[in-house]
Amino acid sequence: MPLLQVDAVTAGYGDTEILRAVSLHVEADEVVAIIGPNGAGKSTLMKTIFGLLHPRQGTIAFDGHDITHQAPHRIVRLGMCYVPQVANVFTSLTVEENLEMGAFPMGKVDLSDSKDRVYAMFPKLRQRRRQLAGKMSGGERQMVAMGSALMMNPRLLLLDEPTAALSPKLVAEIFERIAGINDSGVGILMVEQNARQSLGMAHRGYVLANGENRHEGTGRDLLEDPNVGRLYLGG
Ligand SMILES: Nc1ncnc2c1ncn2[C@@H]1O[C@H](COP(=O)(O)OP(=O)(O)OP(=O)(O)O)[C@@H](O)[C@H]1O
Repeated sequence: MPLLQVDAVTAGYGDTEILRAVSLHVEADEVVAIIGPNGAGKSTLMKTIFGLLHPRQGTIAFDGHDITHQAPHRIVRLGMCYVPQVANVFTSLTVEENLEMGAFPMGKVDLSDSKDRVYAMFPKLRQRRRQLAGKMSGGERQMVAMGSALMMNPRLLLLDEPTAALSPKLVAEIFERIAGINDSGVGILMVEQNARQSLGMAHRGYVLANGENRHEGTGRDLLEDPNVGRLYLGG
């Protein structure tokens, strides 16, 4: 059984249907990328998986649990964390306070081991631990956001455009970090605008367009598919 199984999910806002019978899965050790044009429903899909939006039809299962109608605070406890595209750090808190907020659902427990684990993955954050997150660069903030999510020691991390608005050098660094997180045993489901690079590092990928599944395959298959290239990768 896959770690995450999304089956024929239909969801939207108010009367507006955005996702139509979308299905995907993520195995425990995988990096899976979702690409597609603006407005395709990629962020909506992430929000629906994380319980911020409830499907009208279809089912979502995580680690053997039916989470179709679960609330985010329960989903977090099952081992899934979500890093949204915007507003993903507390700008008026320090780096270390952000990490502590990431572990908030655990209650009053000793966080030193969790912090050490996150700082080992992001040594820069240890150096900057007393700095306000709001004073950090875009790439550093993204590391704070991912680090905070990792404080819960999740089995699956949902990342919504982790490389948005970053320079090419930082994009490469964030993808390296994501690969490192995956090597440590965390499954990754990410939405990405940097489609070629994300498919280049992902085990598998999905193309979502107009709220529907269009293509799926290994990262390499999608990169080599002329239809995917022409329509979704800029030729
Ligand atoms: N809170 C909301 N209320 C109503 N409609 C929304 C809401 N959020 C998003 N939408 C609409 O849902 C559609 C899909 O948006 P979504 O953000 O999921 O797409 P996306 O594929 O992530 O796009 P992008 O790549 O531009 O971030 C869009 O038409 C958008 O206007």
